[in-house]
Amino acid sequence: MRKEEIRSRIKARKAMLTDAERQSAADAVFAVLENSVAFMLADNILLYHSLPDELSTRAFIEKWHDRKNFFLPRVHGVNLEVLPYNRSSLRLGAFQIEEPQGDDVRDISSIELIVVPGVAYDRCGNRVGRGKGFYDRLLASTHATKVGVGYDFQLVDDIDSEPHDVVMDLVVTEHEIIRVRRR
Ligand SMILES: Nc1nc2c(c(=O)[nH]1)N(C=O)[C@@H](CNc1ccc(C(=O)N[C@@H](CCC(=O)O)C(=O)O)cc1)CN2
Ligand SMILES: Nc1ncnc2c1ncn2[C@@H]1O[C@H](COP(=O)(O)OP(=O)(O)OP(=O)(O)O)[C@@H](O)[C@H]1O
Repeated sequence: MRKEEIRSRIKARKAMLTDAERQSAADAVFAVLENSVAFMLADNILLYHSLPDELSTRAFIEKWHDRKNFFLPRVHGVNLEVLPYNRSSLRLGAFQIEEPQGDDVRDISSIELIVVPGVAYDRCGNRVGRGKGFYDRLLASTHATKVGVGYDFQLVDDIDSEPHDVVMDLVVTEHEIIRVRRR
């Protein structure tokens, strides 16, 4: 399926979610994540600070930030920078996302695990994002384990992938865990 068609279908489906459904899906997905070997082994983890239409990462960040080194992305031109998470120094940035402020920009090579937001995934690990290529550019330069997270309906049968798209290692929804075979 074409990316544009996927984006509009998923948007419509997300609009139907109740608060209770959002909450239980986020709880389920992040319970899987925290029990995964990849999460247990990783100290340095890049998360995302969720937008209202994404699986909420708030409770998960709150629960684990004392025991893991969490990082968040910050939009810088067409690229994403990686900075340490610090609850008291977040600021509303591009696209109304809370981002770390300051100049403590880290090298992506120090990140072991990346929890990637996405609009849709297929069972081969292909991912559709919001169409600006931010994550594709970031993920092109890392060997970190990449975990795509989303609601069950964000799993689609197939995605017309492009050469620049970076494949996930793991995709987690409230009902499925997909381990993608390394190629
Ligand atoms: N929580 C979160 N943080 C993130 C991302 C993300 O998808 N989610 N990003 C992932 O790249 C980067 C920011 N990029 C973004 C790009 C577009 C939109 C967005 O809301 N797009 C609207 C369309 C608006 C427009 O076209 O101007 C949309 O998708 O409805 C949000 C973030 C870095 N941080
Ligand atoms: N590694 C890259 N280097 C340069 N340009 C890239 C790279 N990856 C993606 N792009 C460009 O970014 C644009 C958006 O790509 P695409 O539609 O695949 O984004 P997406 O995967 O949905 O979004 P995102 O990565 O932000 O979640 C395309 O025009 C593409 O050419």
